[in-house]
Amino acid sequence: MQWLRVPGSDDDKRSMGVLGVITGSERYPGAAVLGVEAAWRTGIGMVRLWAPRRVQDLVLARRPETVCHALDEPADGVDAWLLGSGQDARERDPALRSALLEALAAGAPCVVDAGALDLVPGHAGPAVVTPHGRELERILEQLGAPVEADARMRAAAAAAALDAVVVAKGAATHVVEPSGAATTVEAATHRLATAGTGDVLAGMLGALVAANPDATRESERLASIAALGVALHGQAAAAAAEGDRPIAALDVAEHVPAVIAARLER
Ligand SMILES: NC(=O)C1=CN([C@@H]2O[C@H](COP(=O)(O)OP(=O)(O)OC[C@H]3O[C@@H](n4cnc5c(N)ncnc54)[C@H](OP(=O)(O)O)[C@@H]3O)[C@@H](O)[C@H]2O)[C@@H](O)CC1
Ligand SMILES: Nc1ncnc2c1ncn2[C@@H]1O[C@H](COP(=O)(O)OP(=O)(O)O)[C@@H](O)[C@H]1O
Repeated sequence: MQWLRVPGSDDDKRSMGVLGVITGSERYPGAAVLGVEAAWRTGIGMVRLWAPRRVQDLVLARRPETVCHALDEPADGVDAWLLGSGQDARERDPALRSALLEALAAGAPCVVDAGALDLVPGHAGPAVVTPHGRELERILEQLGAPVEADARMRAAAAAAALDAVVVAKGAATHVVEPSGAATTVEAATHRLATAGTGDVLAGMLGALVAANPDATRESERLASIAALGVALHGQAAAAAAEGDRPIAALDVAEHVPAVIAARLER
């Protein structure tokens, strides 16, 4: 299955992809836990987290295999970045701002969510941005672009202006390239409408991008990776919610490995 890497005898933790993560904050530490958990569950060689101490501690309690750094430690040695989940741009301190800007300017592919969306215009490498409806409106307002009535057209306007793949989230998620080419993924269950599932999606996308960094240089392939991540996320949620049971965001992450295994068997 394209984009789902399976390690072979020549692989090691670095060749399988290293994801750098700058997510979470004192206010929203859980978003970092959700994204890191989802990244590991999607199949990745290594996850490295740059975050305040409290965020590190909570992530390590859930996933001790994560390599943690203080926000002011040098940010390098990664294949891709996951930025912004669990952060609020209005409360961002200078250490966080400079870590995010450094990651965006480094040229590695970036998945940008929530509290880092306002910094996307500074990106140097390939970028996937993951706004929900209100965040997409805010991006267009910040860019001075008209806010179209149709969600897919809004996503296309943002993708063109930002030169990024836009994943416009909702019950139907539109994955749109800067050219305007779009794929729509209908969620496999509406049980996804619960807090933190977007943080899980961002972690999954980060892992898929870090495992396939060369492919991200072409928008069409980057969008294909993003659309796969959205589909897997929906399928994992449907598996977690089997029988229409209520789910929480971590349940989605926990069902990702089985969904990937089923895809690989096809
Ligand atoms: N456990 C954790 O750590 C969690 C951490 N999280 C982190 O919290 C941070 C803020 O997240 P957030 O954007 O959801 O902010 P929140 O203040 O609720 O709304 C701000 C504005 O947006 C709107 N709005 C919201 N959702 C919308 C939608 N789908 N579609 C359309 N509009 C929507 C809403 O409008 P309203 O619906 O209230 O009119 C309001 O005006 C972010 O960093 C995230 O990663 C969360 O992931 C939860 C779990
Ligand atoms: N009614 C719905 N049906 C299906 N999926 C939904 C629905 N509402 C939201 N989602 C999905 O749930 C996730 C919510 O992400 P987001 O709005 O960023 O929430 P959070 O910030 O709490 O993680 C997205 O993947 C979105 O596509």
